[in-house]
Amino acid sequence: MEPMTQGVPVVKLTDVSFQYEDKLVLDGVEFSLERGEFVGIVGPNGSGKSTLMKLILGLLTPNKGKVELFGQPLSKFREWNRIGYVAQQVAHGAGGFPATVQEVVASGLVGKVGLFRRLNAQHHASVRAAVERVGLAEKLNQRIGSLSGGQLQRVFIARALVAEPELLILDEPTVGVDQESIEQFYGLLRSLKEENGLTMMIVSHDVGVMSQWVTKVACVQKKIHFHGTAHEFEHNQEKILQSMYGDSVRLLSHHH
Ligand SMILES: Nc1ncnc2c1ncn2[C@@H]1O[C@H](COP(=O)(O)OP(=O)(O)OP(=O)(O)O)[C@@H](O)[C@H]1O
Repeated sequence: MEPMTQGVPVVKLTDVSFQYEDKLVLDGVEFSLERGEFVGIVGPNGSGKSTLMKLILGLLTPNKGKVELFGQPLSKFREWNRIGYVAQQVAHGAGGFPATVQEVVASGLVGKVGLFRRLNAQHHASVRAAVERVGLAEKLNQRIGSLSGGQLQRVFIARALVAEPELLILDEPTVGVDQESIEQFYGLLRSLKEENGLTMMIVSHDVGVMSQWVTKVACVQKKIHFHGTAHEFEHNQEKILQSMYGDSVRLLSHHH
């Protein structure tokens, strides 16, 4: 870690607003993520969670305000290999794609290696290391179609890890994954944070499980309604959720 970058937030949003055509989705969002934090993003359906992620990933540009990554304004930021992204698709049909674990994980190196260049021995070693890191060493040459939802999820984590990112962003990664695998999955994320020093951001509807594993929670609904430690969140959960979800809060606890 360079001493110069210590203390600079990994992600910082200042007064960020975003609208799709005439629909204002985020309004004056203030948010920062410090190195080594693991933040869970929660909020009702359509509250702007994915939009927030897309702004951070540079896929959308704010109408107002400033997004900074590793201390650099988004417009100047080019070091996308410092950010790994695991999208939502996973458990739904991705397993039908005729590729092996090794091939899928190697595709995470495209940004570094280029689309048509061959992987060298070092690249192959990185792929094997990432697959081992997620506990799937013996599945290296298996087709992803033969894996369970939980295993497939770990393949996508390995694909994000292979380029050695510092920030890992996960959008609803546990949809369609069974309860036992979800626990293993969060256990893996925690060890990535503690052993590899990764900074992480996760969007999940499963507030109950997620809040047990993250260090911070941010509640989004147009604005950031709450941003604090997981401990503070657990203690004030009912009040916070009630203010965001209103009467649908009871439905939320049954949402899977
Ligand atoms: N491309 C788009 N064009 C127009 N409106 C959009 C677009 N994408 C999202 N929206 C709207 O913006 C709002 C916020 O969407 P967003 O996907 O950020 O919410 P979310 O919190 O991630 O929702 P969910 O929990 O349902 O995934 C929603 O009302 C959605 O319908």
